[in-house]
Amino acid sequence: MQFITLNGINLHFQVTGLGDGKPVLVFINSLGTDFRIWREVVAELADQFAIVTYDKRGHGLSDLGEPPYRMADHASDLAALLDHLGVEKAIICGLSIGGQIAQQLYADRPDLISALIFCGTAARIGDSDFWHQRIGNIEANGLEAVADGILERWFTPQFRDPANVKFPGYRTMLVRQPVAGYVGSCAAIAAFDMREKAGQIAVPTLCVVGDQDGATPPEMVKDFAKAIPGARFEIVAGAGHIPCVETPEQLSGLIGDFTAKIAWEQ
Ligand SMILES: O=C(O)CC1=CCC(=O)O1
Repeated sequence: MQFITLNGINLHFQVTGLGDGKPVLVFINSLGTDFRIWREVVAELADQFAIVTYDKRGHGLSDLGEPPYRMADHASDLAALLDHLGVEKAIICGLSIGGQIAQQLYADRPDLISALIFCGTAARIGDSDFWHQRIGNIEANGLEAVADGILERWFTPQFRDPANVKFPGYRTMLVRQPVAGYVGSCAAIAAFDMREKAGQIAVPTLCVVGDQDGATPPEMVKDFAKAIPGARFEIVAGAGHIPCVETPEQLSGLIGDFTAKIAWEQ
């Protein structure tokens, strides 16, 4: 477990295998989660990659900074972390808002990126009204009030079975995020629209989505993939919005297969 202050924010991060000469893979977490969502994927891929995970500002053990955030704030934190670690190029994998942070990083610091993996994300998710309603509701009533609806989009009914001990654990992860950090990131999503720029992505790209994703449904992610030249599109069976938790072996397999073709370029 490591911490570093960058951009005036104390960031919580973890690295494995850096300096071993392996290609670097970076994971960016989604709204209302911290980097532990990648734990099983990291375990699957640690032999092949040096891996960086971190808690974006306002989430997990990273500082709040000054919400509301812009997507550029999130991307700047990641760029500063990679610069600090001496990572010159990496495969960037982002889930949901994490995928939007990856898009912003590609716009701002393309030198850092050799390939992109977009998981349950798009150039635009919802509209401004949708996000500002969510912000108002959470500011008034807290994350507890919206948690069950969010979890229905995150996970399949099978995962939400009361007998599955992981489910209440991830519910706890969601409701313990700081409200100001959560809604600060909602504001970044509300303002984010890269639809005009998706066609300019010029690195190998994989778009992947759970077949039961209730937040960014397969059709939305497929349309995003179509807008990116040469992007590969894959659907993971048996997963909602967070395949890294629900189907880590499948997701890791897709990442391994995709990166096998491009890792040598780094
Ligand atoms: O929380 C949700 O509803 C799903 C989601 C949208 C953006 C993100 O990062 O997660």
